[in-house]
Amino acid sequence: MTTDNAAPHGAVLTDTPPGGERPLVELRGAGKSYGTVRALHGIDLAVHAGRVTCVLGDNGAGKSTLIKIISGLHQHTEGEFLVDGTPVRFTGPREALDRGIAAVYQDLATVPLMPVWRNFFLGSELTKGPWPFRRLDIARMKKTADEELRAMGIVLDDLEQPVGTLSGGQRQCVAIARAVHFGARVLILDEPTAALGVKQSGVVLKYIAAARDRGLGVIFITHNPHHAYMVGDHFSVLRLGTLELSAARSEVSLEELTNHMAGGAELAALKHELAQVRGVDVEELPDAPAPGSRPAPSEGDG
Ligand SMILES: Nc1ncnc2c1ncn2[C@@H]1O[C@H](COP(=O)(O)OP(=O)(O)OP(=O)(O)O)[C@@H](O)[C@H]1O
Repeated sequence: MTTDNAAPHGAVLTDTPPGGERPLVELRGAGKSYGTVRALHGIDLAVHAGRVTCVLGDNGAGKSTLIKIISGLHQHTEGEFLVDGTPVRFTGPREALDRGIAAVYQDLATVPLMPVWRNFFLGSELTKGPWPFRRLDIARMKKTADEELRAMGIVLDDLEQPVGTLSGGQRQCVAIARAVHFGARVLILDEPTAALGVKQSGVVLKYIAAARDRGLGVIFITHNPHHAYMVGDHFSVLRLGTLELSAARSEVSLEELTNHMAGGAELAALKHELAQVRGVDVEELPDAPAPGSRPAPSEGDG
């Protein structure tokens, strides 16, 4: 693999998709409750081909719930979820995959002792020969894996090496190339840089940009505003299950994005603490008064 750590964002970005094109995936006022727990509420999100939509948020903000809805693991309980402009309600990840929506999770489903090429085709092996003599088409799998990885700019020295010997960043890149090969149009990346050092994160960000440049709509889930800003076209910050910020790149600076994240984390932690002390649900707490606003008059005020 190249360890070239060049800036991942080579292309000049524009904020509005060309020709007002229809989003691949869209949420309109979508939400999800688990019993009485309202994990997500009133979310608007649009994912366009050839663009990276970053979803940021602290622990418990609702990021996992959001990607579970889009990847077909859970169903939304409010609002609308549309794919190619049509409302959908997936009953499982297979249905999402059939519509070209693929999720790459942090704990990648790979077999560490198997070679890279074998992992690339895991569960979708190529075979050859007539039944009952059908057997694995090893040569074609190796060649295809090599071509797909190269097309994404990923150069590994040896596809025979066990996937367990690759770095975390390299494994993420192989998973991205695999999803692209198997027809993903929308790629959901769940905190792909969370466990990585600076250099490996740079490599993964570079391949996120490569997936975008191949025309995929990428949903990049992250805690890290710096990583988001390196590749993002749009930023959605979640806080306690609601959309705290939704802004195109031209509308928000890295500093503002970082402040949103930092402020959000602090406020969320305080609210959780307060809710615990009072023994109430976080949503039952009143919003904090705006800075400089007058306190509400108490009884007896004259
Ligand atoms: N299966 C579930 N049953 C009940 N509550 C849930 C369930 N899954 C999530 N929640 C609640 O929904 C809220 C949002 O959780 P979610 O996991 O989506 O957040 P997150 O942003 O992904 O957090 P993290 O970064 O910690 O994974 C939390 O309050 C969580 O406790």
